[in-house]
Amino acid sequence: MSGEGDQFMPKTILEYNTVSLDEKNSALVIVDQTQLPGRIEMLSLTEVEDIWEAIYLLKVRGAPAIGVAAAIGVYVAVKNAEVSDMQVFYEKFRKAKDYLATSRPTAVNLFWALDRMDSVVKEHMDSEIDEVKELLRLEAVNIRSEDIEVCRRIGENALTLVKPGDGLLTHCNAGQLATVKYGTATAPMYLGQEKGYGFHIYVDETRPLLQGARLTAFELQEAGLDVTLICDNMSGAVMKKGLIDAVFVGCDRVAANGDTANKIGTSVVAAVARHYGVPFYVCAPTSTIDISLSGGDKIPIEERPPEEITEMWYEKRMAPKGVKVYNPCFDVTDHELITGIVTEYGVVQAPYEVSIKNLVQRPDPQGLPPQNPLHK
Ligand SMILES: CSC[C@@H](O)[C@@H](O)C(=O)COP(=O)(O)O
Repeated sequence: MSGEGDQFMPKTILEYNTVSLDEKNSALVIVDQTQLPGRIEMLSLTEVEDIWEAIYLLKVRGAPAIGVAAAIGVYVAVKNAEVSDMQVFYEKFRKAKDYLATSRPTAVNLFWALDRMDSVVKEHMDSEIDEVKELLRLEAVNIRSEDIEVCRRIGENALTLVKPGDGLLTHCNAGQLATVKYGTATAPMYLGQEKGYGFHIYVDETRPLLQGARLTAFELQEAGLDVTLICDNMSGAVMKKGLIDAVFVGCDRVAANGDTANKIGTSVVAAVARHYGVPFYVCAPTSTIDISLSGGDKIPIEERPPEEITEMWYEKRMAPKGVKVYNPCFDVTDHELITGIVTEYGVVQAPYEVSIKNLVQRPDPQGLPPQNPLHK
């Protein structure tokens, strides 16, 4: 029964937009993920430097959300540019685009989204500047709304790989907070919930920035799913006990041979899953596939500040002063360890050189987003 008091019910994190465009104020609006789960704070960003910093500091993060933020961000950066010459407008656009492209190196969605925005300007160099600004707004909004459909389809395809009551494990956050809605690795969990599948979900905490503990455990719990948080070094134990029927993870870049970059620690989970005979699935929008790279050794891996390991999350510095620190943010899972790659078009399997090539070069009968411009 609804009553007057309902309007004061606090919203769950899933009712906030991870990343969106405030058209009235020409601002990129994000949930500040560095504050979660303690505080839900929305940020409204209009300056390109602030948008760059929000991506770099992981206030908005996760490959698809980074792409959407960059698309909206580059639109916001030029929306109020007061220039009358198209060439000058394009130079301003390129400056903002190239700058945002330096915010993070691994998730190819960043470059994919910025390239889509770039194509809009390049294809309309003879048009009025106001018209091009409007086309940029439409493209940014499309990139955002396509992500919802893509994630839903990934969820539907992934759901065919599991059964009601299964135990599922995930690493990092490839959830709604990493996308616009549903997430990628979490999409089968949310869609399974709609169908009453009763999954038992195990979430790795995901050191050093704890995206699993702070974000995935938070959003799945808020959604009412059965979620159990474990430390990163416990995935072997839960698999050995037979608690895990499938692993679903997201990705930041998939090379032509199926090697996949995702959050640091993913490759360890994949190796353990292989040892225990648990299927390991990568959930990948085709915007995350980069067939210009032959293998995972070519994927640029971000390294982040040592303080994320030595000091963050501790009241006092935990590690000895002066100790050498290596802090790669992602690792590459060899394609041999991947049971299947779940895309919006279906699940592809080894040999990945062939199945991925066929996937990205297919005609596009389902009316889904244009293919990644990197797929030439
Ligand atoms: C659908 S999100 C896929 C990946 O981007 C995700 O698993 C991940 O590794 C995110 O890393 P992050 O450093 O938090 O941006």
